[in-house]
Amino acid sequence: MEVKIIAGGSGGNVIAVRSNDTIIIIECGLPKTKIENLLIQNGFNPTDIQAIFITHPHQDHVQGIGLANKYRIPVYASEGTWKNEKYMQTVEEDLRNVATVADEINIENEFFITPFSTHHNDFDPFGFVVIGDKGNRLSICLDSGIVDQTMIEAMAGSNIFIIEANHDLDLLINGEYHEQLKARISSDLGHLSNEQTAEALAQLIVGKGERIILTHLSKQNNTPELAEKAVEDALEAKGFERVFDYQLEVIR
Ligand SMILES: O=c1ccn([C@@H]2O[C@H](COP(=O)(O)O)[C@@H](O)[C@H]2O)c(=O)[nH]1
Repeated sequence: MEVKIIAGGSGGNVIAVRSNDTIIIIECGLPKTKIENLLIQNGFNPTDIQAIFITHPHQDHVQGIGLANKYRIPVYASEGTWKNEKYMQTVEEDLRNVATVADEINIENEFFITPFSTHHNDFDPFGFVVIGDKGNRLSICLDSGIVDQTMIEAMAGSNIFIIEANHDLDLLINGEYHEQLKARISSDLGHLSNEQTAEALAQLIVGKGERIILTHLSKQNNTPELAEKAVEDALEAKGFERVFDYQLEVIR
């Protein structure tokens, strides 16, 4: 299973996953033409995309959803996400699929995708567990104010994790965002801090060489070094050493 973060962060999120000739996309958070160009540059032919999954309907996750109509790609999202008029309701009706946390969505017998509930400031946001070829299990957790035990249980056993590490709490608190925005970001319906992400990973990693990709880092309130250090420290406390026990990448 090939996993590629095409774009990450509050400027726009797009993740491409390939198993044999089947491609799925998680998020369409850039303008449509930009997504097409970046996919092609990264070796993903848009005509091979068999499904699009959307976590929640904020602009940086969905603004390029027009890709679905252009290539006739089915889109999967929660009932709450489909209520979004600006983006989601532009998807042609026959391409719309309402997903629930009980589902195991079969895409061409190559991918089996199960949504799980996250905590963000919109209706019914999702994360996804993607089971692909060769026993690969990918967990995707973006934009969530907390990681609760149900989320941990959903993601447990994965060998690849794409998880947001949005901010360093000190940088956020002492930074230049206005107080209301700081409160929203650090709330239970906001974004994950480095420490929250590290704590979650400390519960999830078992030292079998898992691949961790930290993403959705704030340009204002985080650095790759701070995010990596928080995760390394938490995993070291569990007795795990980077490279030997797990791999760690940061893609803003
Ligand atoms: O001026 C702004 C900047 C950011 N936001 C929202 O805050 C969070 C975190 O953003 P980062 O860029 O990762 O710091 C995200 O939801 C942004 O949309 C904002 O509302 N106004």
